[in-house]
Amino acid sequence: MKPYVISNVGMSLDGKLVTVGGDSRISCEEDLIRVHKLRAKVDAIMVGIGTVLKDDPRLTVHKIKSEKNPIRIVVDSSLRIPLNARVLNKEAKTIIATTEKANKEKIKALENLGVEVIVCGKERVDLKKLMEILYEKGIRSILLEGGGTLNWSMFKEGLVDEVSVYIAPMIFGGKSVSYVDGEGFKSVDEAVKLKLKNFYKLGEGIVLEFDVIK
Ligand SMILES: NC(=O)C1=CN([C@@H]2O[C@H](COP(=O)(O)OP(=O)(O)OC[C@H]3O[C@@H](n4cnc5c(N)ncnc54)[C@H](OP(=O)(O)O)[C@@H]3O)[C@@H](O)[C@H]2O)C=CC1
Ligand SMILES: Nc1nc(O)c(N)c(N[C@@H]2O[C@H](COP(=O)(O)O)[C@@H](O)[C@H]2O)n1
Repeated sequence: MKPYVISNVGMSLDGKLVTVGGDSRISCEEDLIRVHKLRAKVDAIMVGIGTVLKDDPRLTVHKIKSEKNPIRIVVDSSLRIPLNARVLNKEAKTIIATTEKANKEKIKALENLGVEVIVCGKERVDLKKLMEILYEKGIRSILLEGGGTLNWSMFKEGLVDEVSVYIAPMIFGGKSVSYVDGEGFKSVDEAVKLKLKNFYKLGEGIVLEFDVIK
């Protein structure tokens, strides 16, 4: 058994999560409120270490009033996370998923900060196993908030159930992080197939919601 996973991003019309200059301020205020309503509904929010190192996110519900903050999950094979990262603050519980190659002293240091460290995989975090462990811990729903590298692995492993994206009326161009990166599928037959279930205008952009066809 695994948690229900919703993939969310704010992207440009050309599918980018960030400009070549590293600017990821894509969502309008209305969309950020939509995202925070989603955050308030789920048990956990998950990101890759690339996103933590670039954005130093809080990953809490801070745009709307909410009784609780979801658990924060960071996927980080070699514990590159800085000990002063905002995602490690006391505003919510944090789980770091790492691998057997992680430094034992760093694991201790994180545990001393109250962070739960899950060792799961040899070289890279074993996402299928991680989902099973999270389910066993009572986590039933996860909002996957990127970036493009983690999104690829989650889609490739068949771990995403729903897609909810905001497309801003902007074109970034260039080679930067896109919604789903990784090595990509070679043929259309292999592609992840989606069923459109809802779409609506939000601010100057559009929200698209899909179920992943399994
Ligand atoms: N506009 C938007 O909505 C969003 C934008 N972003 C942007 O995306 C960028 C970050 O994206 P990106 O660089 O792709 O980084 P990710 O956040 O996707 O993190 C990827 C890293 O996670 C670690 N990892 C561990 N195990 C796995 C696994 N099984 N599969 C995949 N990754 C794994 C790897 O690092 P290691 O091997 O060291 O563990 C990998 O490099 C930032 O610029 C951020 O601003 C991010 C989220 C949303
Ligand atoms: N939905 C969405 N739209 C954008 O334009 C974004 N740049 C992001 N980024 C994600 O949100 C995280 C920041 O969260 P906090 O406000 O610090 O809680 C960031 O790290 C990305 O995961 N998302």
